[in-house]
Amino acid sequence: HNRNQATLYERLGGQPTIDAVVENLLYRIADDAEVVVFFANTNIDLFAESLASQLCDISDGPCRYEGPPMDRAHQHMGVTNVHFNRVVEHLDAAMEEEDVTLGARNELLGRLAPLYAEIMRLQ
Ligand code: HEM
Repeated sequence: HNRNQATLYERLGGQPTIDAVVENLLYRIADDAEVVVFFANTNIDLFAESLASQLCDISDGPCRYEGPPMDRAHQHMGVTNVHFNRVVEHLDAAMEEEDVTLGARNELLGRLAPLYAEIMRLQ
């Protein structure tokens, strides 16, 4: 079979790796005082489930993200580009620690980058 036809979801390692990455990311967020404050009133289990389904969906996996659009999900939080970059850095570090390849990491981050404008829209 042709490796070039593997979906990003497959190259990430499928759902087990995505779930491990989300879990890893949660610990990094919990350890980051500037970011964790945003999650003070968040149900972390629901957030983790929702983010995992979004990462599965956006990487062409067998899931459909059914949560709110990114602008509504983050509205009036006071998120800045600094916070955005921090979360992206944590996500990249989480993927690296879960042994996601550099190519798959960069491709996922590239697919998330356009969400920046949406997340900032209602700040
Ligand atoms: C690439 C960047 C990001 C992605 C892909 C992303 C994705 C998501 C997703 C999928 C949800 C769940 C929505 C739901 O089901 O209700 C969510 C919620 C949330 N995000 Fe983000 N997010 C990003 C950046 C950020 C940043 C930079 C912050 C703040 C530092 C942040 C803070 C939050 C908080 C606090 C919630 C929970 C809101 C609630 O409790 O309802 N996110 N995000």
